[in-house]
Amino acid sequence: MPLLVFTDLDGTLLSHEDYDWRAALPALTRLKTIGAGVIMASSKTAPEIEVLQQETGLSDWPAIVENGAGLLDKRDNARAQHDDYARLRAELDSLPDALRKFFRGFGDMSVSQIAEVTGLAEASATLAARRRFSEPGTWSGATKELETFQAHLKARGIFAREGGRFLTLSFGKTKADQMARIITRYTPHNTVALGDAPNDIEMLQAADFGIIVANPHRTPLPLLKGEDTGRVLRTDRSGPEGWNEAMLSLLARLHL
Ligand SMILES: O=C(O)[C@@H](COP(=O)(O)O)O[C@H]1O[C@H](CO)[C@@H](O)[C@H](O)[C@H]1O
Repeated sequence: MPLLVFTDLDGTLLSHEDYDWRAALPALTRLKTIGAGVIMASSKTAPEIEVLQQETGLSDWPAIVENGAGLLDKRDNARAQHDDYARLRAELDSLPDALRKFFRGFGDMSVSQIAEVTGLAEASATLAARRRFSEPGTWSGATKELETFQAHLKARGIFAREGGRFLTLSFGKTKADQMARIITRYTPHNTVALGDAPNDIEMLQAADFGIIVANPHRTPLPLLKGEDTGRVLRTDRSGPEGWNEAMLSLLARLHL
């Protein structure tokens, strides 16, 4: 295995506006030709990612789901993974109302409301609602209250991570934790990670090469370790256009 690519989805491989990935097709095709693997790593659910894997022809690979709290892996019995969602929701509901009221999770919304806040079609929103390990949502309070909310969550073993659009709560694992397990299995010669949001930072730092995909809809990521040496790069263009350009030029640089 020459190369294993770990990629975030929303705002990275998928356009922030319309969730389209087709601008990345030339680079995806090239990766297939050289025998490289592409692992999707997102806060999306396994049923959502399965659909995207089929569309992009990446169904043979495992995927990191629900922000690293779960793994989609045909070789593994996914049912063996312990579901945390009911416990997560119960802990959330045990918070003081003065804080709880500011967080509106997918579990507090109907499918139509999820479609409305995400811009997904209803069928896709139904799959986004099928959660097993994590709860994304919106925060409508001030930053100071958010810090108190996070401290209360932390005392319950829950971490809040910011993705392309939402704040996602889960019991701790990151995308990079699952990435390490997958690397051990495939022993690639090189690894690349691509992402646009804070929940991608560990992955961008753990890979041999990190690509920060520009996302004009959110605050840019802080300067990461390795940006000064060229190990971590930033794209000019956003979403799949940036993905495609940066991946093709990295492959040329690696003579692949
Ligand atoms: O957390 C988020 O901002 C997004 C995207 O997460 P990633 O950037 O792909 O890790 O994920 C949530 O919203 C998506 C729709 O915008 C849903 O498809 C996901 O299920 C949900 O976790």
